[in-house]
Amino acid sequence: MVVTALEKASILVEALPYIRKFSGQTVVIKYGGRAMVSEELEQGVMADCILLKLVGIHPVIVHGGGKAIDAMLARLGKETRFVHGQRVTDEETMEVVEMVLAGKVNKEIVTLINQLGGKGIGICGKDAGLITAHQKVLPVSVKEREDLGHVGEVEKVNPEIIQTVKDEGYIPVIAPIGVGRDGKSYNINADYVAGAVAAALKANKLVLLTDVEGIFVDRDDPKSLLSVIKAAEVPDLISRGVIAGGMIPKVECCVYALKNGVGRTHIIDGRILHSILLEVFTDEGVGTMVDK
Ligand SMILES: Nc1ncnc2c1ncn2[C@@H]1O[C@H](COP(=O)(O)OP(=O)(O)O)[C@@H](O)[C@H]1O
Ligand SMILES: CC(=O)N[C@@H](CCC(=O)OP(=O)(O)O)C(=O)O
Repeated sequence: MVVTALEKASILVEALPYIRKFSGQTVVIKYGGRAMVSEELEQGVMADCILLKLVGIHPVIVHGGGKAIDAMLARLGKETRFVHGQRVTDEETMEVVEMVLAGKVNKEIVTLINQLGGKGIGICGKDAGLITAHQKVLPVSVKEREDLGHVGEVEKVNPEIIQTVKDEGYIPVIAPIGVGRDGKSYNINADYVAGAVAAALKANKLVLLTDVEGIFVDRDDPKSLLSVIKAAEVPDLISRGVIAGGMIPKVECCVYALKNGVGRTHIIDGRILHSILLEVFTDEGVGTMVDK
């Protein structure tokens, strides 16, 4: 596809009202899982965040890294399994999760932002008491609950550190590790952390990147993509099995964010290069918007 100079100019002009509208506002971006598939896409996401920052919009990145954890556990010869979509996290697994998320993945993202000319700063939920957590309560037996170990649930987000760094021109990059009142580390699904951080910041937008175009009524029918769903429709869509698996925490975190002061929430395709810019700066938007 050849884009003419005039087309390029009209694309920029289309972005103008959005730049005006969103300038000074905060956008929380969940970057993770299956959207972390290639270097090119990763660079695209970080370049989009830097561009947002340069036009006065404050991106806050919450990242996952389930695949990187899987790879490290496999290298160490340690088996891993999931219960209700949560990684069973014993002491040893927690150590690996923390090293991989707060160490490797977080610092790789920060390095990339800095190489591309932005000012990334990496933090995890432990820094400045950002995320207090406790063991996640799941509908499982007492034995399974013991096994789940360090799987955490956000209790409270203290957004002070994020406010401070974002107001000073940095792009905060948050690893989904929480800390218990007793100082214990907790492994928290990154979607839930993104929802809780967006709510605590009263962000204007929450954008979750994933590996599908959005929410489909029928996953075998590409024409059944829902461009908007209402929060009130979510329980029915889950109980009918339309929304399933890894999509459940995503919509739940959108609903939580909307109930707690976030303006708009979007589930978009992280496999599309510059999908964040397309969402924020174009009339059509992309993916599925979960609305109040
Ligand atoms: N109604 C639906 N529409 C689209 N995807 C769905 C739907 N219900 C479940 N999914 C599944 O949710 C997955 C996204 O969740 P997940 O695998 O946890 O993503 P990520 O690793 O990006 O966090 C999709 O790949 C798809 O298999
Ligand atoms: C409790 C739990 O399951 N935590 C996740 C945290 C990482 C994550 O959420 O990563 P993605 O966004 O890449 O899936 C895990 O251990 O895989």
